Amino acid sequence: MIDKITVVGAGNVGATAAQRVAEKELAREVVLIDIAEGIPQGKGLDQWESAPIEGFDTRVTGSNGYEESAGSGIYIVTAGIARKPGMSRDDLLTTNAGIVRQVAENIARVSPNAIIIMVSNPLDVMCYVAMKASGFPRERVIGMAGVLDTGRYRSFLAEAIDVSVEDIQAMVLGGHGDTMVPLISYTTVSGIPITQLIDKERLDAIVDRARNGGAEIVKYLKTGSAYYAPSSGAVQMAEAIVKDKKRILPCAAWLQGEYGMKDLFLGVPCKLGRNGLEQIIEVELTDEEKAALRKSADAVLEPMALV
Ligand SMILES: NC(=O)c1ccc[n+]([C@@H]2O[C@H](COP(=O)([O-])OP(=O)(O)OC[C@H]3O[C@@H](n4cnc5c(N)ncnc54)[C@H](O)[C@@H]3O)[C@@H](O)[C@H]2O)c1
Ligand SMILES: O=C(O)C[C@H](O)C(=O)O
Repeated sequence: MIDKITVVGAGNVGATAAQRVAEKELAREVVLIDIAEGIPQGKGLDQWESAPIEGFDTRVTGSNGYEESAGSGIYIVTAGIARKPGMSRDDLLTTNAGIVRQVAENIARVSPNAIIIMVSNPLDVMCYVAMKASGFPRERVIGMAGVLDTGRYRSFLAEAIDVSVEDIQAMVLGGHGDTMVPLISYTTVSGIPITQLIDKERLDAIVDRARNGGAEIVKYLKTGSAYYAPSSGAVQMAEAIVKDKKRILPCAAWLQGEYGMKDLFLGVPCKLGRNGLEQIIEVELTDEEKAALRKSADAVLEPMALV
């Protein structure tokens, strides 16, 4: 347990993440920050009132300012607008870049040693905006998307072959967009290559569904996007850091030569521990996977040039 974790943005993803952090007792205190007056205070108080029933001692509070969050070890940043049907994540770029820039400056001001877990979309570019605005090193700005994309891929596979989700090991790399790269060569069920358990046609359909998993939820919800699985993804990353677990998770990291690429955030296998991003693991890729990762990088670089 650490002293304080702050969640910026008390909307769907942020409020759910705060509740999950509290229920897991990852910090003594959780601070929810939002610009909407009364919302973080009301949601924070409501969550704290669930503490005696759920049995956690993490104190949850809400605020419209950053002072109360000073000294937080981790900030989960979910501030910004979410897409609606017919929109792409990149349509959120200009609005969310302005929001994330201001959020990151405030974080750096009150908690210069914090680790930022970015969630706001378009994810890979928002990580870049946060790193620039905070001045933090790459070890302390990490994006959540790969855990979610992999969670979708794993859940669809578990359903298709009727096994426990816990026994599916997989990794989805690349940018958080339609060009994400599920690594079939590293997908196993308790060590058994996935290709031995499902035919190519069904596997291709699952890969495609995982790639479009965000849009599938938007189509159902209509007024916004997914938040239960996204908040789980962000909190799994926070837990790996708080407990210094050295977990290997697919996260957006600032590449400096890894995978032959430089100066962009992209989803790659990352070791997370108390220092944040502790290592980027470079796995061998097939020529097809390399080409797909390159294409995914191009899809990140294009909007990145606009901020
Ligand atoms: N990386 C991922 O995999 C992933 C998954 C789900 C959602 N998202 C993204 O996360 C973001 C939030 O999604 P949501 O569903 O929670 O949206 P939401 O609309 O429910 O909540 C967003 C909150 O941000 C707040 N906000 C706006 N400007 C702010 C500012 N300057 N400072 C503090 N708070 C501010 C709003 O008041 C609102 O409460 C979106 O950009 C969405 O696309 C990313
Ligand atoms: O799809 C979205 O806009 C939200 C998020 O990125 C997701 O994948 O659920």
